[in-house]
Amino acid sequence: MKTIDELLADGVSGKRVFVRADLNVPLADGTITDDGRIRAVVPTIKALADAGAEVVVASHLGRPKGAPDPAFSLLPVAERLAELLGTPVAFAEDTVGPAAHAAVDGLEPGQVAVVENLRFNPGETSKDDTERGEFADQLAALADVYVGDGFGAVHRKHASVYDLPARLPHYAGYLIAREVGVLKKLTADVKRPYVVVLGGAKVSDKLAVIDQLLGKADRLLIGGGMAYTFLKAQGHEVGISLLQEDQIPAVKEYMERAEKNGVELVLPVDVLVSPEFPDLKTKAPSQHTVVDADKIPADQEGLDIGPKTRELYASKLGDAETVFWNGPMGVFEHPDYAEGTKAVAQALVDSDGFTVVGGGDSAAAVRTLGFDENAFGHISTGGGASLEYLEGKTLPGLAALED
Ligand SMILES: Nc1ncnc2c1ncn2[C@@H]1O[C@H](COP(=O)(O)OP(=O)(O)OP(=O)(O)O)[C@@H](O)[C@H]1O
Ligand SMILES: O=C(O)[C@H](O)COP(=O)(O)O
Repeated sequence: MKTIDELLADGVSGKRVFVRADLNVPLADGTITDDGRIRAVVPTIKALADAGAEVVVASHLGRPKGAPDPAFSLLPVAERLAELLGTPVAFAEDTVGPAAHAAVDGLEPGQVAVVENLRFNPGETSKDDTERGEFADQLAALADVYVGDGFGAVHRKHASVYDLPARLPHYAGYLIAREVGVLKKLTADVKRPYVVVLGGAKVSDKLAVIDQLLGKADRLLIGGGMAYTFLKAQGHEVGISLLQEDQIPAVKEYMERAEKNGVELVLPVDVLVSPEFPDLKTKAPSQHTVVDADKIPADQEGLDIGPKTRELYASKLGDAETVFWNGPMGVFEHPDYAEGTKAVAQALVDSDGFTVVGGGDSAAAVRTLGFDENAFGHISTGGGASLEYLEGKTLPGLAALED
């Protein structure tokens, strides 16, 4: 994999460089609540701009359905990037086509433009190679060189991640190089006990990862939206909690295999439940109760792990030599449901082992809940991406950067 240092050594002055970043940041009402993923790619953008490149930055944001949706515009991200760079950043109201060309054609060496959300175009995420390829051709027309630095999206076989680098000379940016360098340590000689904590809301994506982790980790702690499919597979009522019904047979098999392989699979023993999802905008107090995990009322939703589980998980993390954590334990964006995530973060801070936190929201949670980033071994910008890397999978966005 060629890195950006080689590109800089060859000279980029006057060249137009397409940087595929992962600027998928959490937003509340159009305001960025955590800019970690933007800050993470600044060194790459700055190095290119300082060397005289015309820098075109592209990313997805959220999961719009292949058409423009103002709720997912990258404009606030472009504005924040300009603040972080301390220079103006042009913004193209389209990802490709005349508006994008007008913005990038107006760039002088050392200047930066952000193009609109890649996922406003159906070609970006299409499963059809031809449709993706056609969109990649349009993206390729915007630049001379490609720099991949969107680590959080390298597990996606999307046009800007996988097809575009095949069409341009391509290099890995600083963030990808750093992420891969750290995560490699968790695939080779990992120090044991190796504990993996999984939570969050992207349940269908991440359940599959457990299959592989059962052969690698010594202990798996399950929380967040992920937990309810396990509780249901054990035959418990989960009310209106997040549930991946079609995965129940797979989850049953994971539980059997964990027992056979001597992997400790730990589930919540109590949870916080509420009849309705809390208001994340006003953060108004939300009616909730603590119930045992096998007594979730049929009309209520599990939104955080309970106090007994917080203690249990902290004790299961106490002797860990290596910890990987992806996915908040509850709806941490609301103060009533942040305690589980705080408890796990605190256990990692207290740990003497090597601790890695991965994921857009997980990293944001640690920062917004007031933890010091330096108290963790590594905070990865990738959630799904780092999990799939740890599985040992070939990731499309990394494979595409190889020669
Ligand atoms: N019990 C729950 N019910 C519903 N949502 C939950 C629950 N627990 C956590 N969440 C939500 O999960 C979201 C984060 O999940 P997600 O899987 O996206 O993690 P992540 O760290 O961002 O990883 P990635 O980078 O792969 O997206 C948060 O917005 C949080 O509110
Ligand atoms: O947040 C993430 O994990 C990445 O930005 C990828 O987003 P996605 O899961 O919507 O593809």
